[in-house]
Amino acid sequence: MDTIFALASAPGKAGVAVVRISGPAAWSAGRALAGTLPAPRQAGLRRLHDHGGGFLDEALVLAFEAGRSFTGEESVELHLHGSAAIVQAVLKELAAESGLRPAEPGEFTRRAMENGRLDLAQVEALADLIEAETEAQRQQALRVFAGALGDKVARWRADLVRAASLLEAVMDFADEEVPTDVSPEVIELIDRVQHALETEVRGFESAERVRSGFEIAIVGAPNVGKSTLLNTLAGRDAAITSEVAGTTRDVIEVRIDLGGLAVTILDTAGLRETEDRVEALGVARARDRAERADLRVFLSEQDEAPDDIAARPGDLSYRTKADLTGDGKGISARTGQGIERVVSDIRAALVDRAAGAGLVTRERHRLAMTHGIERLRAAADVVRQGPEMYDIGAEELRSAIRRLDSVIGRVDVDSVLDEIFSSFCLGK
Ligand SMILES: Nc1nc2c(c(=O)[nH]1)N(C=O)[C@@H](CNc1ccc(C(=O)N[C@@H](CCC(=O)O)C(=O)O)cc1)CN2
Ligand SMILES: Nc1nc2c(ncn2[C@@H]2O[C@H](COP(=O)(O)OP(=O)(O)OP(=O)(O)O)[C@@H](O)[C@H]2O)c(=O)[nH]1
Ligand SMILES: [Mg+2]
Repeated sequence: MDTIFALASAPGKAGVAVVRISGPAAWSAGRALAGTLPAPRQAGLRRLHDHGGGFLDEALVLAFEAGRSFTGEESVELHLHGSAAIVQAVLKELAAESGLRPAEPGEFTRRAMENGRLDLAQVEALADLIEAETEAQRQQALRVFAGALGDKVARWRADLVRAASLLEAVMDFADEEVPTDVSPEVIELIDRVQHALETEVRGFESAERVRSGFEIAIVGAPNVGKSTLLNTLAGRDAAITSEVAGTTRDVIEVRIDLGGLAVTILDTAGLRETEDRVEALGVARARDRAERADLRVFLSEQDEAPDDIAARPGDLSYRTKADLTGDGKGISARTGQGIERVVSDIRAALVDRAAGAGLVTRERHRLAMTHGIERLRAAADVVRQGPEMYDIGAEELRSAIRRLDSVIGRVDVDSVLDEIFSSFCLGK
């Protein structure tokens, strides 16, 4: 087994930079730089030197024993002064140690999983946790990271294993008198797991929205102030605004943290019939994106023709330029009137949808569970047909179990592993 090392903190200037070393040669590499290592899991201040005796940095050093570390391997952490030059010099020294090589992205986490410290769903959640930018994303990722999905899978699995073994017990008695009718209990176990899976799958849309962000389209006639509202919400000049109707042509996307939810606001071209070919393309694009968005915010000034984009339940609409019209209920990007209400209305509309989120945060999980549900339906169907079909029922149950196992990586999932780990940052 190679010993791997990498910068674990973000590259660039920082107060402190952490270099991680993991594998059988970690301690010897640590000693080569620090002279001696502190007692396991206790920080010790050390002067680091290169092979020629040159002074590299004064660092805090941590050593972890094999079996009691993040990766499960013997490891060392060097907490350096966060300068690019120090990090570079230390990494160069480590590369010269025999048995050491730079880690691939996600390789520390991969080793943690291979050593049974994390299941696959936790690995994905760790990736989400590192990506998390909003409070809702943090909480969602943390639930799965803490093992909540793995725990549920274990409970469903236990129910299904029991159902399958009841069927098998009957099959073993095939030539004798069957002791009791197991089918009511088997069906009940299957139903229970099936309903639980269906509930989880239903929460996927919400969880996926929390994870990748909700899309909100600002729509309305030209010149009503769509781009101005976008800029106000974004807190910067993301879109060009002008008194010329038809200023915005493309869809402009700005990602913001809206009260703890990740949101992409779309500013779109003003909707109107137009001879201008380029503007017409923009209007078509605006319609398309507005239809597909999670929420539409309709803006209007006074008496423009109504929008031809259908509003859906929960969509919002406001009168703009209230500073000109004196409309107490309208909004004004110029004076700020009503802008806080827009933010809280959007947030309220989305919080409802985010509330449905469960633990199924990835398409991979959804697919595995959907397939699992299909197998459970099939199993229940054949079990109802009588004991001569129990062997097929048990086989269906085993295949449902395999689907669930794939969520936490208990069965062979090599093909997805490379994809999952390559999306990690270096040092994780
Ligand atoms: N400096 C530092 N901070 C860090 C990490 C790290 O690796 N290094 N982490 C990494 O991402 C996270 C913490 N995660 C960790 C998880 C397990 C163990 C660990 O040593 N586990 C042993 C001992 C447990 C114990 O004594 O309670 C074990 O599970 O056997 C360490 C860090 C966040 N902060
Ligand atoms: N008085 C006042 N003027 C505003 C307000 N919001 C926007 N405007 C002005 O209205 C004009 C049009 O604003 P934009 O934000 O470019 O309008 P738009 O809806 O994006 O227009 P298109 O991109 O052409 O569809 C600009 O001159 C803005 O300065 C407001 O709240 N009050
Ligand atoms: Mg505009």
